Amino acid sequence: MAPICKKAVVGNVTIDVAPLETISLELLLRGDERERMKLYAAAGSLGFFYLDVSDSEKHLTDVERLYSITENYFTQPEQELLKDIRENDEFRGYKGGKNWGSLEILRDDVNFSEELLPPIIQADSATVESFISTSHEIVHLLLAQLSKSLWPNSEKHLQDKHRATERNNSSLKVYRGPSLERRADVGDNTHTDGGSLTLLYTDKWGTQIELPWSKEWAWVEAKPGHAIVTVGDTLQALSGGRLYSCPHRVSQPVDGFEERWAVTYFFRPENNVSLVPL
Ligand SMILES: O=C(O)CCC(=O)C(=O)O
Ligand SMILES: [Fe+2]
Repeated sequence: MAPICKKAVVGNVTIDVAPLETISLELLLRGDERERMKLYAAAGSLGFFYLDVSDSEKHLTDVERLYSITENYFTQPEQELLKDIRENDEFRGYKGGKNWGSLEILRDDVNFSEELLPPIIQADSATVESFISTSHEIVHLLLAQLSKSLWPNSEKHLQDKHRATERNNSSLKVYRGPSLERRADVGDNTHTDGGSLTLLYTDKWGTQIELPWSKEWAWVEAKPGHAIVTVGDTLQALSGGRLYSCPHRVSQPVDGFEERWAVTYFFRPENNVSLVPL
């Protein structure tokens, strides 16, 4: 039976809240088999779930720090932001407009050179690197656990398409918005994530997912101490459809300007991986 959505009241509207499972990072780290099965079920049904990272204090401190780094970055004069545009580069640099924007920093670039960070972020390179490296460990743990559930008695591993020796486009991406006077002005941005797994941290409503059983939209609640994890197209393809890449979009539940910051880690496979079952 399809799960029932809880309701929440935001301003003067009542919204449906997406029924996401919560998976404990701590239990996965301890090798808990039931938690591994819960992870597999969540990744194969909604393809969106919470990861409870509340025991990872350093990581959560990095996330908090990144919210202020993000705010400082986007409240610079526009001419500074425009310097970070990387034309024709899908994965790097600043993209944006009035009251919204994103900045993407590739993990391989930061490993290579700190000077590739925008000047206002260079003093915080230790936070950036620490967030990226912990996020990378977390997603690799999820990948290994999902592989074990997908192919319990075989030599196949999702990790074989995510080798440390190969270049890939994994990145830190931070966001401003959407935060507009009129909710109706937020453009449709429905998409699935192309990569393998996304970790999202935010403290406000914004993310909406399309429930696979009803095709209705439901809002993902922001929960302190939890990452919102998304399964991307790559894992859906490599798993032969047993993992689900769920359509989602970003909006705002009500009219009215309210700043929203989000910090994400996009975990992507080795460059040139074919999107076919392993
Ligand atoms: O900001 C968000 O809530 C999600 C952003 C997102 O879905 C994406 O960039 O792929
Ligand atoms: Fe997305």
